Amino acid sequence: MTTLARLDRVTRRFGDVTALDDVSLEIGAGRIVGLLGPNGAGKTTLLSLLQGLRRPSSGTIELFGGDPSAPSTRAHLGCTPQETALPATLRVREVIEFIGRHFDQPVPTAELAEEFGLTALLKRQTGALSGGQRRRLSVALAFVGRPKLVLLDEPTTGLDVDGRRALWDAVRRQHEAGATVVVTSHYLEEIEALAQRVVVVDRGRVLVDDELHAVLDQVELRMLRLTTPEAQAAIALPGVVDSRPEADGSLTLFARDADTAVRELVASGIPFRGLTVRGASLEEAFLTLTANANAAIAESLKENQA
Ligand SMILES: Nc1ncnc2c1ncn2[C@@H]1O[C@H](COP(=O)(O)OP(=O)(O)OP(=O)(O)O)[C@@H](O)[C@H]1O
Repeated sequence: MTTLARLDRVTRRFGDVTALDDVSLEIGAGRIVGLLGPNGAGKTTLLSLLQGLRRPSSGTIELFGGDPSAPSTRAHLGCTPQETALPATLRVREVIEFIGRHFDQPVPTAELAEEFGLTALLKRQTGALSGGQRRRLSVALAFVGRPKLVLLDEPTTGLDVDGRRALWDAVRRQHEAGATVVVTSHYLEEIEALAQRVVVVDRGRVLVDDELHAVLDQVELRMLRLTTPEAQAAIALPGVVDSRPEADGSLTLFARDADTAVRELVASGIPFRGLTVRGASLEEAFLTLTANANAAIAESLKENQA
């Protein structure tokens, strides 16, 4: 597989803040890579380095085998930033054509509009578009120049369910037609819908880098909710990987194997009532694992410093 972009031991600092901390990553042609992480994880910084908008404090970055800040390299890159300021008085058609003129072989406007559900809006001024329509246009613009690699920074933030699905469908069609995409998101659901490979970033570090199915296997947790006067003993049971006190005084335990956890609970003799078991949403499971991974990192840092 051809490598389109490569980060090798990249660190980026902003004053005292380390936004990216020793990150190595390769983006292979033809994939959709999901960059998943909470606010401030370093996702946007990573994209800005790939775009050549910023330089790493240390480490190296290659884009299409060259320097990301060279204009000839960037001509093959398409981007949708988190917020796009579209000129409010220009019509959708005019904006698409304006951006298209920067490229040798732009996608014809009608074709692009059809792909992103913008055909009926071509004559509309961008200032009169809804949030979802504006976002669809912003993402469509990343594809105008037939880029080798597309970077989408939280493409569906603020969209309703239908808007989100329409955009995902459009991105998937572009991918089927050969596009390589890096998409950032806070939402595992979004990454699950789009990506084949998932890179989980938190506090500037890559916590997980694997195929989607492998990550989903890792985060498949069950939740046992119960009320008990012996919460600490319940939390310490074998197989319980995390816990959360609930507002109503009950306790939620996270476990990979609910059957074993229930057997352990009963065998322990810990008094409990109102037991319910359900699957953790991927979001909940992901947060649990991220927190655990961070605790492990903090622990190993402490050990290294000792
Ligand atoms: N120009 C800057 N000056 C100072 N600090 C910055 C700058 N850009 C980013 N940071 C800091 O670097 C860290 C990573 O920020 P970044 O925007 O890359 O995160 P993110 O994962 O994209 O977050 P979000 O999901 O909220 O967009 C944060 O602590 C942020 O405050």
